[in-house]
Amino acid sequence: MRPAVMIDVMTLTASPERSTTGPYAVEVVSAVKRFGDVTAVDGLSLSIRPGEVVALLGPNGAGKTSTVDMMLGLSRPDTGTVSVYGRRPRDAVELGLVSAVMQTGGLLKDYTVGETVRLTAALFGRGRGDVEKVIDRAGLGEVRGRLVGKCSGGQQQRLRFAMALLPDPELLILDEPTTGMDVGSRHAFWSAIRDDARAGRTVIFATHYLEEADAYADRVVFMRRGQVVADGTAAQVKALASGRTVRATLPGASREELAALPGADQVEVRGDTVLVQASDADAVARHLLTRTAAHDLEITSHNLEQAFLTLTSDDTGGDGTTTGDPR
Ligand SMILES: Nc1ncnc2c1ncn2[C@@H]1O[C@H](COP(=O)(O)OP(=O)(O)OP(=O)(O)O)[C@@H](O)[C@H]1O
Repeated sequence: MRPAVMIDVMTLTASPERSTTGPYAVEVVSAVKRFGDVTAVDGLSLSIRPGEVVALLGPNGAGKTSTVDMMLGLSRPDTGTVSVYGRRPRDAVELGLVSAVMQTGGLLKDYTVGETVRLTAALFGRGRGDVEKVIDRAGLGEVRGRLVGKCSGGQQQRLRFAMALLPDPELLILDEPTTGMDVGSRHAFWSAIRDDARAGRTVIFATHYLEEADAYADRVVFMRRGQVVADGTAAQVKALASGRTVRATLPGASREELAALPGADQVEVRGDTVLVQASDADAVARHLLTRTAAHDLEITSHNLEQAFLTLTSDDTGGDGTTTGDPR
């Protein structure tokens, strides 16, 4: 993990010049980032549209933090480009277009939650109305009088989230924001983020928690060794890594006919039951239900954890395969 980054050096007051240009919130083109002999980011290209909630997933050392750092202007690619709302990342940060919520740092334990938000707001020239709004959005109303040092890890993260909202950023970047939180705190944290994102804010978060990516991201970008190995909705990524199985009852089924269906990879007929491993399970299911007498149809998919293991293990080739990109 990176050292903590104070939110108050990451964001400045929004200015009238903070217009956005270009179709992408973030555009990374062939970015390479090296640290000595280590290539942390290896020719990564990634375009994120405004309003998307994107999870960056990958094993330790995959290059997630290095990628996020470049998006925040904390470091620059050795080759390739990274732009945020059509601007240099540093400029976008300085204009208040981007805020970050990091895992640690940036909080003074002897202030209350309310005082912390008020002080930060004053620093950025924000008024009382903004303070109330972000406290409310972060779900901190009940603990506003509590000392930060007495808050749980989850409450402290929601406080960082509230502070990050003060410039009303277009893009919120979170680097492993829920590490160490219990399940209930993680849920409360993500509910606050998700509710806020509904208003159209772009959110990019790096995480190790597969279920968080599955539950809260519109789009999941799997990284491995500094490259994107899969990119799509959680469902698409799961299907890419493991396919789905369509199971139905179909007396007299022909294995050959089913195997010839577009989207069918492997077919097994066991008595009246057919099992079709499919890269396009929807197409196979549609065919079975509309063109045959199949009934009792079920589609099962592997979970994101299995997809993750498949996509990030060393024997898969991890060759930059991409799935149906939602763009
Ligand atoms: N400042 C640095 N100096 C040297 N090597 C670095 C530096 N930052 C990152 N690396 C190396 O680059 C690679 C990618 O690291 P990075 O932190 O981006 O991965 P990550 O996916 O965020 O990992 P984690 O999930 O463990 O935080 C790793 O091998 C890491 O050791």
